[in-house]
Amino acid sequence: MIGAIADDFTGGTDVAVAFRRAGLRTIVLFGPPVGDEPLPAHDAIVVALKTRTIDPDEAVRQSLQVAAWLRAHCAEQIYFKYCSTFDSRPGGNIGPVADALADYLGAGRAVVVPSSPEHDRTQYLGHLFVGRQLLSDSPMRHHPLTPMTDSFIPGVLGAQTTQRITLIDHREVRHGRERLRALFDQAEAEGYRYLVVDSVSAEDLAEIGAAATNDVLVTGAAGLAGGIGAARFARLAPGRSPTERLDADPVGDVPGAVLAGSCSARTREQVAYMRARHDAYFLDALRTPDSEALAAAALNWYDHHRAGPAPLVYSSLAPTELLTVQDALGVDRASTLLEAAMGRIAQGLVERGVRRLVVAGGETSGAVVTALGVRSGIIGDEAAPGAPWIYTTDTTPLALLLKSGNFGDVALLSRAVGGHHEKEIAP
Ligand SMILES: Nc1ncnc2c1ncn2[C@@H]1O[C@H](COP(=O)(O)OP(=O)(O)O)[C@@H](O)[C@H]1O
Ligand SMILES: O=C(O)[C@@H](O)C(=O)COP(=O)(O)O
Repeated sequence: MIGAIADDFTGGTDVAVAFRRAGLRTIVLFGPPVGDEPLPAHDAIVVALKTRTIDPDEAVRQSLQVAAWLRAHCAEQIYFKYCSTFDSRPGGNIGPVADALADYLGAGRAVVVPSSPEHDRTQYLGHLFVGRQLLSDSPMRHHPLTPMTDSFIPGVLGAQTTQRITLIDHREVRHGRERLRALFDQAEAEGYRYLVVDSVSAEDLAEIGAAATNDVLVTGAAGLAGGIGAARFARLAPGRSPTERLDADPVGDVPGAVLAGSCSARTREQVAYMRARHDAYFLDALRTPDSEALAAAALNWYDHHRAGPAPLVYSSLAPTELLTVQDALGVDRASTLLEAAMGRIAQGLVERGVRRLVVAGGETSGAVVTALGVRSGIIGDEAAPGAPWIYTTDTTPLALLLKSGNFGDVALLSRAVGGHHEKEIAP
């Protein structure tokens, strides 16, 4: 079986659904697993952590703890999942975590594949693109916690590790899996630990996945999981095609709400769409820089001032407004207090009977899922590519949609809590 360690919660669900789509029976766990409860039959376990922006030593500690747990649960391959935009801080965690996992697993090499063409992230000659833009020209340069100002992945990773890095560029990738496997062996023999591999299509990822299928450690965004998953499925069930059956929605038509803590460009469009059609409440951290007070005011609004069902609570801001808040409160204080407020609001909403929660943003999802005490879930249908419904298995049954900041069409948030609740808007 394959064990994946994701550095945030939306990333965890993104990689879980990629394995699932490839035909692997996949379980998703939130936070480092504790105990040894029996698990349903599976071919993949994804453990979602919240390590993307924490202190590197702590990120390494948690990742190693999970790797040991996964090895004890028979994972012969470990997949380190990070963001398709390689989100990390300058002294970032991707290098230290990959180094520690490679040492622990005795891996001589690991591929590094952030490209996820399904989400319009491609890598060519080592440069990561978001759609037609270089990563460093894309809205990711304004990310509140991990502004990405360099698109050259060997360089970004090089600032985070002392291990040797080589680029395997697209002119090689298009020769396919045999050529790639030979290049991987050669690079490892020459002392390169990390092989940053270009990819611009699902076909490239299938070749890279097949070439890396026996590597004890692989690293990438969810795109590579399609390639690795397909190679594994072909071994597990030769000649069969992946089943499309996913678990049915056990929650049904229940009260829902959206919590948006992402400031990403796509989330802001989704928030604008939703604000025009649903009741919405803005969490103003500048005016109330206190998580308990912010949460109490939002829940009071929910109880007494909201007119319709399926409301939105959001803190999303455009880059200039965001900078004003961050200048006044500090980047970490602002995000910590808003994440704490979102967690508390989620608890309050569930206490009030909400059973369908849509959360926009990876860090925000981590805060909400942790506050709700959710530890495990099964994967349902995808509401948008890479954003599946998760049905909790260990708490009050909840349907959770943990949406990466940049995923989904503009109507996604509104549709996810019931498009039929939309108000008429003036033409
Ligand atoms: N108005 C705001 N001011 C300051 N920080 C904010 C604001 N709104 C959200 N944030 C913080 O920005 C971060 C967004 O990250 P995340 O939830 O991972 O979204 P994304 O998926 O877009 O990366 C969170 O830590 C969140 O608390
Ligand atoms: O790889 C991706 O793009 C996502 O799976 C992911 O990690 C998104 O992170 P957030 O944008 O912080 O939600």
